[in-house]
Amino acid sequence: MSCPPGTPATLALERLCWGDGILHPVTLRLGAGRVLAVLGANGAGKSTLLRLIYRYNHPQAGRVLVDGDDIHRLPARRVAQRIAAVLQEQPTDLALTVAEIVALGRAPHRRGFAGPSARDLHLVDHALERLLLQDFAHRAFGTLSGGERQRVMVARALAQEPGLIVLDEPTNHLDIRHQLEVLRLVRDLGVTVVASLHDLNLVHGFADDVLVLAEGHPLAFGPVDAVLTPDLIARAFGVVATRRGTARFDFSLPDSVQKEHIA
Ligand SMILES: Nc1ncnc2c1ncn2[C@@H]1O[C@H](COP(=O)(O)OP(=O)(O)OP(=O)(O)O)[C@@H](O)[C@H]1O
Repeated sequence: MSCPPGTPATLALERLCWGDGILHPVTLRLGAGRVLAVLGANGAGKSTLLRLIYRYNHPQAGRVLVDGDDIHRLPARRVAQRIAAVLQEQPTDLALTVAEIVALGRAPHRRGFAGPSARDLHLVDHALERLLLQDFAHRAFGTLSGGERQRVMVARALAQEPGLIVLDEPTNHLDIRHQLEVLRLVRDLGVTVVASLHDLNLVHGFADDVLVLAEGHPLAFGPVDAVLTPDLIARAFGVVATRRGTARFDFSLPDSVQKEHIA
């Protein structure tokens, strides 16, 4: 795990399980730079799986290998240098500014009690800029809207320079424009990504691969088009899926998106 910061990581899950039948063994391999969407109905086990990958929970059995190393046997700091997590719920009572939250992403890379380096400051500014948050830099985090807070947490993950970024429902709270923006940004980072998503229509154009869970069991894993069939969707979600309905819209960003229009 001694790769330069930001180098895309490989991920392997080996018969990974948790809880008393909450997550049944999951085995998969994800190449460096691949984007994986984790799908499934409410309670299917998506967040449970992600918590094991970003080392919040310890597996009941099985292993999570990042760059070939079992992350549950490594020091937390080394793992934090390679894996960033963007979670569904963010605390709103933090008495920190947006810039201070984003700067927390640099903590795993700092030595001892040293203050931020010029590079740390540059990376924080860069992350604020990428998420169009410059105007919010000195605002208290708790005063932001849900969508603005979500973008701050993505900026913090970006400043962390991870090789693997894990996102639990990253489009939660975001309007359609910001959903597309955040997914495109995450995809364009060039690192390995694991993200749980609820909107199946957002998977195309974002993910390379999907893992579908149902009641804690892995139903299917593989490239998006091969896996996301109407039959599979019916089994995972209990709905009838048709490829196109008359009431369906396809959304994409205009070619000429100007950054100043996004914030
Ligand atoms: N610590 C825990 N103790 C007991 N049960 C748990 C625990 N954590 C999760 N569960 C249960 O495991 C199941 C899977 O939960 P999980 O949060 O992983 O689902 P999810 O797919 O992320 O759901 P959602 O889409 O609703 O967020 C649920 O039935 C949940 O109640």
